[in-house]
Amino acid sequence: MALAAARRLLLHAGSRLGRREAVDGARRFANKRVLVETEGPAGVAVMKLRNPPVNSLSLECLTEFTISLEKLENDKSIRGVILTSECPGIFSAGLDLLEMYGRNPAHYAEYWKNVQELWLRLYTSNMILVSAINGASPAGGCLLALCCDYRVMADNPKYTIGLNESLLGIVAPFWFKDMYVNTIGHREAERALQLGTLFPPAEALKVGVVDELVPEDKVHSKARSVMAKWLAIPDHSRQLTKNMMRKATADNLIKQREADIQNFTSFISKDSIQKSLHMYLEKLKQKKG
Ligand SMILES: CCCCC/C=C/C(=O)SCCNC(=O)CCNC(=O)[C@H](O)C(C)(C)COP(=O)(O)OP(=O)(O)OC[C@H]1O[C@@H](n2cnc3c(N)ncnc32)[C@H](O)[C@@H]1OP(=O)(O)O
Repeated sequence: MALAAARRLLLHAGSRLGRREAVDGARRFANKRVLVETEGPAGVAVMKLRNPPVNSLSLECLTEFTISLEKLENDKSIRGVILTSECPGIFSAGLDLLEMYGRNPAHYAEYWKNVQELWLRLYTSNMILVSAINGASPAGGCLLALCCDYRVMADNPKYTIGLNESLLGIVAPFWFKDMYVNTIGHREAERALQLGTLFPPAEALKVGVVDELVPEDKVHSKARSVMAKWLAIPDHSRQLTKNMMRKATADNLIKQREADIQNFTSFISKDSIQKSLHMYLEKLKQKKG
């Protein structure tokens, strides 16, 4: 409840709580964890995640992300968004494990509602979304990219992308799965989901998780040139087509949002699942030492 009120405040207060500047026709607004830069004439915004160290999607980050998208949707001069990261070597580490570990059921429910909200907004956006994947992109990070209309990835074998939930002892929800199937087909999705495959760039391209690989320093310029191509299509026909392709998948969640929140909450609250997350977090720590 408190978060919803904060969200309304942020959205409407805009320039008071966020930072807004106008320099040479370029505008920017920034929340703490999301920076948005727009270039007036081109109608394109660049949205940069900046939640160091790994752009994990904490509740605050999700909220700021959703608000930023909502603002862009409401700005009729914006037709396309390039989604990328300001954290070196990381696109997004996905959902924040600390939001799903050691908390109470009310927190899990609130968190999941916000994950759903961001996904629905991204997946059904009327804007053209191009992701410039400039780093690792596991699980929820991959989810963000999959929501986009086109994915450009840095051709750096150190970076991997995929829905790796099963490696954590958790299960990607049906709407993650639906979008994966829509993108790479049933057989590839079935295998990749069970194995929790994190694809290096060349394999990601081969199965269709991403659309194009470019040298790391070309990711942004390529995303811009892809965007220019998509902008050449009339909005109304592109939007109706996108809606036709994605509506059934989005509706599948919309009609069972509450049940999905309850499923998530009871699943993630299980002792066995909390134990798996604990072990995974420990593994991440040990990797350092
Ligand atoms: C029914 C349930 C369904 C739920 C669906 C779930 C979806 C998800 O998205 S679950 C999250 C899945 N994410 C991952 O598996 C990624 C885990 N992280 C990594 O593999 C790596 O951190 C990396 C490749 C993203 C980056 O590696 P590196 O640059 O070497 O950074 P570190 O591993 O040292 O991490 C730094 C710091 O950040 C913490 N951290 C990493 N990922 C997460 C995360 N997703 N949530 C929260 N915190 C994360 C990591 O533990 C380190 O913390 P400190 O040790 O305190 O510095």
